Amino acid sequence: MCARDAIQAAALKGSRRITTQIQIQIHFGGGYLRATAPSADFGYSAAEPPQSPPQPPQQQQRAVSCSPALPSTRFFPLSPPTLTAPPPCSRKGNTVLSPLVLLRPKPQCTDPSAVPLSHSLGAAAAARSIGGSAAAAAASRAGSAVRSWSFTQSLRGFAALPPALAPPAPAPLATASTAAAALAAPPRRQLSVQPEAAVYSGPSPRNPSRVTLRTIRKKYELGEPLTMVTAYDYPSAVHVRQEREAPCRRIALKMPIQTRPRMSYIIIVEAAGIDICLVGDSVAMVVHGHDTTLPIRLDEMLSHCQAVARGARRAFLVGDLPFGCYETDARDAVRSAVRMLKEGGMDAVKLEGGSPARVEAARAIVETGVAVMGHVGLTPQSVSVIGGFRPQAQVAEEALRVMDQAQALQRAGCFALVLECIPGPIAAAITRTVSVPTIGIGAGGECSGQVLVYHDLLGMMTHPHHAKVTPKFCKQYARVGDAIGAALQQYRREVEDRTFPGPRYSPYAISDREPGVELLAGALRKRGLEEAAEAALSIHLSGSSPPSEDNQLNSSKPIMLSAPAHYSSNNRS
Ligand SMILES: Nc1nc(=O)c2c([nH]1)NC[C@@H]1CN(c3ccc(C(=O)N[C@@H](CCC(=O)O)C(=O)O)cc3)CN21
Ligand SMILES: CC(C)C(=O)C(=O)O
Repeated sequence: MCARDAIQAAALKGSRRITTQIQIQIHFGGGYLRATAPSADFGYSAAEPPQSPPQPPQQQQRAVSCSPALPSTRFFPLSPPTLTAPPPCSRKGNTVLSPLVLLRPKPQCTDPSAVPLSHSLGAAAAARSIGGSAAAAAASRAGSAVRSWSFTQSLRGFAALPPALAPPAPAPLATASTAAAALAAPPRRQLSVQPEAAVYSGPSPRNPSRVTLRTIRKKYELGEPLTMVTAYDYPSAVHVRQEREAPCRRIALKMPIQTRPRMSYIIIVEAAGIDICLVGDSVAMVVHGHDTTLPIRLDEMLSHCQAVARGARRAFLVGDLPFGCYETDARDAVRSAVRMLKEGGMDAVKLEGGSPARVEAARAIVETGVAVMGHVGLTPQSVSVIGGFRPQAQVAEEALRVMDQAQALQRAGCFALVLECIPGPIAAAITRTVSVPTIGIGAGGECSGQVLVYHDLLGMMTHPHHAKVTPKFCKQYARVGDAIGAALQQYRREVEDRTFPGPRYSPYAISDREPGVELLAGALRKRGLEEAAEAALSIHLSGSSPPSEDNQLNSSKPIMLSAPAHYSSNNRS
C-alpha cells in the first residue's frame, strides 16, 4: 500500500490524526543505525480526505533519484539515499511507515570527521541534513498542515500527497555550520531524529505530555502543587519520569523471575510523573562527596545534565549554574546558561541569590532566551559568608530582604523561585507577594510546590558520612540505603560461601553438538594440564542438571523494597 492509500483508508475510517514515519538506516564502519522519525503530522478527518491523484510511476522514480542529494561536505560523507526495493509503505494503526532509506558513507571517504556517524548523533545529524530546508519550504507552502519533518516528498510511495503538500522546489540543504551544530548537539529528549519538530512546532510531537513553562504556569494558576526533585544521573531521571503501566509490565515480565520487581513497585516508580527535575549543584555533596557545593565545575555539571537529559522524558529540566560560572559579569552568566541548554540538554537554568548583581545576571540570561529559576533564602553557594547551612530570614529585617530579592528576581523575568530553609510564614508571605510559583525546601507547606534531593527522599543517605549533610526537613519515603547495604552483604556472603553464581547464574554451556569438553580435556592433557582437564570435565557433568527454579528462589530471595505506606493500600498486586 502506498502512503496515500494508507492515509486515505485511515481518513475514511474517521481517524483524525495520521502520522507518517520515515525509516532510515545509516551504515558506518562496523555496522548500521536504524532511526525512525515522524515525517509529518496530517490533521485529516473523514470530511477532508486527501485529493491528489497518484503520480505516474516514472515520475515517482524520478522523485527518488532527484531527492535532495546529501551534502558531501566534511560533515556528511554519505552517498545519496537509496530505497530498499520494492518500497511499499506499511501501516500500523494510524502510523504509515515509509520504505527503508539506506544511507552509506561514500566508499572513497577517508575524512576523519566521518567518525561521528558511528554513534547516534550521526543519525541525528544525517536526519537534520536531509530534512532541513526541504521541510522549511514545505512548511511555508502548506502552512499549518505540515507540522514537522517533510522528507516524505522525495520518496516513492510518499510522493502522492495532497496539493498543499506537493514537493517543494529542490532547496539547498543544511549548511556546514548547521551540520556542525547538529553534530555538536547533545543527546536530546525525543529530538535527536526530528529536529524540524523543534523548529516548526515546538516540543516533540511524539511526547505531547512533556512539561513546559506553559504546563508549569497552568498548574500554578490552577493552584495545583508543583513537584520537583533533583536528579544527577540517567537512572534517577528514568525513575522520575512517567510512563504507562503496560510497557512496564511487559518489560518486567521479560526479566528473570528472581530479579523481577513486584508489580505494585513498578507501577509506583514508573508513575512518579515528577514535574521538574533539577540537576542541582548539591551533586557536589551527594555524589562527589564534597562538604559544600562550591567545588563542582560547570563541565562536571554539564556531564550530569547530559545523563539526566538522556533519561528524562516528561519532566521540565533545570540545570543549576555552579559557583564561579556566573558571578563575574552578565556575559559570563549568559555564556554559562547557554552551555546548559546547548550542551547539557536542559530546558532552563537556576542561579542562587537576589543581590543586584545576581538580578542583573538573571535578567541578561532571560533576555538571551533562557528561562531562569531564582533561589533565595539559604543559598548554599554563599556558605563562606553565611558560615554554614543555616536557616535564613528568621528575623523581620532579613525576611524583608529575602522578600525584596524574590520580587526583584521575578521582575527580572524568573519563571519560578526556590525558597530554601526559611520559616513557613515568610515563605507563605513571599508566595502571596510574587506572581510566579515558589518551590519550597525546608520552607513550610504554603509554597506553590516542593523540592527535595532525590537521595534524601529515598533514604539513600543512611551512611553516617551522608547523615551529617542530610537536612532535618527531609522526609524519607523509603530506606533504599538499608536495602543497598543488605543486598551487598548478602552478595558478599554468597560469593564467599560459593552459593553465587551456582548453575542458575552460569548460563553458558559447551555446545552439545560436538564432544567439545572431551576434546578440550584431551588437548589440555596433551599440554600436561591434567588438573585443568579434570576441572572442565567435572564441572561440565555437574552443571548438566541445574536445580529447579523453586529451589533457587528459596535459596536466594532478592531483597525487595517495601512500597511507601501511603501507596501500599491502593497498589498491592
Ligand atoms: N543531601 C543534601 N540535601 C540537601 O537538601 C542539600 C544538600 N545535600 N546540599 C546542598 C544543600 C545544603 N542543604 C542543607 C544542608 C544542611 C542543612 C542543615 O542541616 N542545617 C541545620 C543547621 C546547620 C548549622 O547551623 O550549621 C538546620 O538546623 O537546619 C540545611 C540545608 C540543602 N542542600
Ligand atoms: C536543594 C536544591 C534546591 C538545590 O539547589 C540543589 O539540589 O542544588
